[in-house]
Amino acid sequence: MEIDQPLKAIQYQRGSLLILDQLKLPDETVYISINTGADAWKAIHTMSIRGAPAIAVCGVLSVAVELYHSRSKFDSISSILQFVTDQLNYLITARPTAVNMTDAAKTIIDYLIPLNNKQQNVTLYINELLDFMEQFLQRDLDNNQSIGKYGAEAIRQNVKDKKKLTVLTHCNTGSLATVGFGTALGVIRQLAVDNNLQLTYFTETRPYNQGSRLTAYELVHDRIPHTMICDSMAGLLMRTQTLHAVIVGADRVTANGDTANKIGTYQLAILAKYHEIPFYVAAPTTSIDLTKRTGNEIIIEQRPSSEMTTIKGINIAAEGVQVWNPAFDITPNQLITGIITEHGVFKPEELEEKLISLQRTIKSPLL
Ligand SMILES: CSC[C@@H](O)[C@@H](O)C(=O)COP(=O)(O)O
Repeated sequence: MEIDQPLKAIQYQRGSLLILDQLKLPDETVYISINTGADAWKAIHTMSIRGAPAIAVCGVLSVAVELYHSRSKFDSISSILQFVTDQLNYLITARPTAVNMTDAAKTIIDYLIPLNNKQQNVTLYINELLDFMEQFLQRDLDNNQSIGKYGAEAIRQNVKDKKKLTVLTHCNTGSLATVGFGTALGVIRQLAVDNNLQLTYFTETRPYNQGSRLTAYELVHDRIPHTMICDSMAGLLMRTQTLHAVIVGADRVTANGDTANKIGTYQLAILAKYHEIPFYVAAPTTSIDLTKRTGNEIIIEQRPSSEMTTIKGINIAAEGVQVWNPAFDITPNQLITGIITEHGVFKPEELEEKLISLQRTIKSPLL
């Protein structure tokens, strides 16, 4: 099948950044203008933009836009370095679990520091920096398309004599969570493009309904065959239907392959193990954090109780009820069949070694 006009969560040209307000979807299509790092911080924190890769790209481009509009105020290279470093470090604090913004900040700061010695002209320095930050857009799209190809191939290889596959996914990992195409949903999109997709089941993803609000919107928009389930139906689904794979995204993968992803991922992984269904994590290497050994070191973001007790401002729980609302959980590596990256599909136990060897061989600052 062919997919026409893809959804765009981020629209950028030099000096202008617009993000699709995901809090208004699926009812309204409204783009918000992001002019400063502070605007992006708020949009990320309130989840007008969400999904680990989209958060990072929005954060980086917000700094680019602010830098572009205030370019005449900088009179030294060190003041630019200070501004960019402060903004990036501030943006990291908007949401703690996804690592991609931290990774982006490190990549930019590592690029900036040696540039200081090479480029002394403030205008040229700003231009070089803007060029570099703008590459994050294309890189994310390229990564997702590679993830899609590697992932689709890995899943097909696992299923002998089956042309049409049925899969399950969780949360939203598609065009809305990235610059385009998506990670786990990108793999599913690729299976659809290759005419290998029978059906994708997806969870509504309680409590904040990224499945029913966003994945549903994408799948309907792209005419990808789908059926939505409540999160609590996954067990019965796996027991009674043939599923060839579960594919989810990641907010942070640690050195041992443990994976933080949307709350509910862990229970899907346990169910998949019990029912002998391959369980894949699809994530760009920007979601891999080799500074953390295991998932126990990951900070799990707690979200406001209103995201659980209300829907569109309407109370769905008894007034005064106490709730626990962690946004993510950790899936231990032994439940994961493979981690699909833009460089190939790795077993959790080989991830660290593979990544270190890639870092040695690929010299580009945007690995
Ligand atoms: C490609 S998106 C990967 C993850 O960020 C995704 O699976 C997820 O958990 C999103 O959570 P969210 O809280 O909506 O930002």
